[in-house]
Amino acid sequence: MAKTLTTKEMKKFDKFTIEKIGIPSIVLMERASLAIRDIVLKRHYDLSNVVVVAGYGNNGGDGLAVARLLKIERANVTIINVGNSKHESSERATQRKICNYYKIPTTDDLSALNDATLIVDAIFGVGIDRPVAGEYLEAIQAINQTTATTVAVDVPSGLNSDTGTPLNEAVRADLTVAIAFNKLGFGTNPGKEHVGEVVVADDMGVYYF
Ligand SMILES: NC(=O)C1=CN([C@@H]2O[C@H](COP(=O)(O)OP(=O)(O)OC[C@H]3O[C@@H](n4cnc5c(N)ncnc54)[C@H](O)[C@@H]3O)[C@@H](O)[C@H]2O)[C@@H](O)CC1
Ligand SMILES: [K+]
Repeated sequence: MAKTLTTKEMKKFDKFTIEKIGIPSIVLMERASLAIRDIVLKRHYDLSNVVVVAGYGNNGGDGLAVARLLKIERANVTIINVGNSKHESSERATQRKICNYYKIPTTDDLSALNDATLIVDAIFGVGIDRPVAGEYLEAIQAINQTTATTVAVDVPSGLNSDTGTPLNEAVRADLTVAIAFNKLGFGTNPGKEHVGEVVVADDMGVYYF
């Protein structure tokens, strides 16, 4: 059975895996994204209009890698960027360059969500540390207003993964693919209402301490 961790433990674990074991962050990102792709394909979701909503951290990097992997599977994919590009993580920048090569359309217009058949929520993962506001809040609200199936990458954006409490507002996902470990807050109320079904992608080639 998958282990359940707090955010602090998760961050410590990621640091250990990257710095001590030496598995590069971008490799972990690829493995996480391959796992998400496989889960999405297995579910036979309608991939005629996949919209990946991506922040500028590594959760967004996961989202961009999923966008590319689904595009390779001949899905129609659009990326909506949310946030400040000046804060882009280096792994996310790598994924952006690859997505450009694959000519995946990119926008910051939330109306691209209107006809989505599947939404991949990759705005925030375990890095969220304060209440959501402004364009982040608008994006989360826009996702929740659609009827499209929503798959959250690692954590429904806006959710405190330790307590399961929304930091102002959080995505209500149909499926959450928790990366490497389950999160403590996913079993709480109201956490359960936000995560939907939880699948743990734990075949990450990482070390269990
Ligand atoms: N190498 C790694 O560490 C791995 C990370 N992974 C992914 O990376 C995620 C964590 O990535 P990050 O640590 O980059 O963090 P996130 O991508 O969750 O968040 C990005 C940044 O947003 C900022 N932020 C926090 N709350 C905010 C708010 N309310 N409004 C505006 N900005 C806010 C913070 O500076 C935070 O670092 C995981 O959830 C997972 O999806 C996976 O790719 C596996 C490997
Ligand atoms: K997310």
